[in-house]
Amino acid sequence: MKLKFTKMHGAGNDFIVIDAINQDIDFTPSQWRALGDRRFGIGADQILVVEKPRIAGVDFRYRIYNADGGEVEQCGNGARAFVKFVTEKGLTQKRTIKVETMCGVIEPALEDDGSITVDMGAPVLDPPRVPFDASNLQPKQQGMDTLWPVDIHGKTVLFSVVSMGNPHAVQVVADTDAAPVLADGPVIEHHPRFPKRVNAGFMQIVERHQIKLRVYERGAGETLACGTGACAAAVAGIQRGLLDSPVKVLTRGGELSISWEGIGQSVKMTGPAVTVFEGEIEI
Ligand SMILES: N[C@H](CCC[C@H](N)C(=O)O)C(=O)O
Repeated sequence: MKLKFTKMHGAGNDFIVIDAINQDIDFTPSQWRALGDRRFGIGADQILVVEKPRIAGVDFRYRIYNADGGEVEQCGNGARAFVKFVTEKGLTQKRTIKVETMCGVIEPALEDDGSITVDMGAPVLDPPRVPFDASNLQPKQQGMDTLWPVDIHGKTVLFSVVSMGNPHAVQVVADTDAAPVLADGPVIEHHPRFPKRVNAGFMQIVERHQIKLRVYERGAGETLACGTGACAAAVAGIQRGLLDSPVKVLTRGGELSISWEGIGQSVKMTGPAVTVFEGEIEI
């Protein structure tokens, strides 16, 4: 079949976006992996599939597949690319869109300056719901946060564990450029205490309203930016008493702005979304 797609990115986190409303899409994980392959396929960190809504009062459903072919709960940068895609394609005239994801309904909105703000919902900090196996660990407290000591490559790393619908393990480092992201990232991603694997965030505190962040993503490796990772890092830093909202998150691919007013409140993320090219392939 001929597959039409749009190549996009949000702060360098890149996507293949597919209209599954006007195309009949039913691929296997290995087919998603093939599309995401940077040598033999189109290449992307994630594949976003736009579908008709399944529930009343919602405008769309969007499904997210990592480069490894696995379907996941949430993608922050992807939510912004999704909004740009459906408005550019004329699939909606709305500027605030209700979209169902695997972990619930979110409401991204297209701003007048072309940036996109997404209400990402409230973070979940309860370890079993991240999910994180905290059994037999002696946690430490920092501010309002609970830090979990986990052995990584023979050193004890103190993690904040946060779910934004998808799981995140956030640590504070002195210098993101020198952080062992590629060495430790895979070990953290696959650590047995994270039964659904995890996205590994490495956060450097620049000042109380600014961080630098690198994320080794579950199912994709290090990406130039991770939207849910930026949300999780900002929440962890605020909980630890190191940051104040709003937080400017400097990623290798661009800048995101995160605001959060505390437990039970939604995390709001604002950032760019860019269309790179339209394509069509035989699959
Ligand atoms: N790798 C993530 C999904 C994509 C998240 C990221 N690209 C974002 O912008 O939030 C996971 O497996 O949970």
